[in-house]
Amino acid sequence: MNAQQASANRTNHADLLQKLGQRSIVFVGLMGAGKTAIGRKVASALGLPFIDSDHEIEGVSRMSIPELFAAYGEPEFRALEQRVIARILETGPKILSTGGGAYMNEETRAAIAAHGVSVWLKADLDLLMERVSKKQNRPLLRDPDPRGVLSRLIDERYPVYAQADITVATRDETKEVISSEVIEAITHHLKSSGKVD
Ligand SMILES: Nc1ncnc2c1ncn2[C@@H]1O[C@H](COP(=O)(O)OP(=O)(O)OP(=O)(O)O)[C@@H](O)[C@H]1O
Ligand SMILES: O=C(O)C1=C[C@@H](O)[C@@H](O)[C@H](O)C1
Ligand SMILES: [Mg+2]
Repeated sequence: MNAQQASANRTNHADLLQKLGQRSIVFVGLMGAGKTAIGRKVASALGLPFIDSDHEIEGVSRMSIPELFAAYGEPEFRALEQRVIARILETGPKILSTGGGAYMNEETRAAIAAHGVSVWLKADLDLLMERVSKKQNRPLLRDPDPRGVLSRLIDERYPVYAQADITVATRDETKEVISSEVIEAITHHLKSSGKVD
């Protein structure tokens, strides 16, 4: 997206952006739900900067997520994730796609509630399995039974993701369709909540 396109997109969504104020739009949900893919598209459509917390963590640590898990373990990764997300949220508005486990952290949830509008991309097990099978970069799924792991994560995490401001049920639809639904849902949420930063 060049600067001219970004400016045109901002004009098209002026009302949403005015109501959003300095808050960011934050995507949460399980691995494979489409947080990165849809977040990037929504950022482009709204003319806002896009940040993915997993990519940011890899940038600051100069290690891949699997390397970080292997070298320091999951608790260290989670601590770094919390710090990185808090820093990203200090300034807005932007689009932030979080890693699948980020929203499970209570302090991260509080930071997101204070500085953002959260969007849970909810997907069923079959769709998640199909999406995560394409890439082997998720340490939690390096397991003989990745479907079982995802199923357990659904039970554990869905009640927490449900605390997000907005839920969008993703299904086997194109990224463009899901992105439009997300923008519509955010517009509706901002109109009815009326809160401006
Ligand atoms: N609506 C869609 N239609 C087709 N493919 C999609 C759609 N949404 C996501 N994908 C694809 O599914 C895969 C997983 O999506 P993505 O990486 O965005 O998930 P994620 O929620 O960011 O996962 P993680 O928590 O592991 O980062 C990617 O290959 C992405 O291009
Ligand atoms: O769901 C999770 O806990 C994770 C999801 C990915 O985005 C990465 O943040 C990492 O692989 C952990
Ligand atoms: Mg992602």
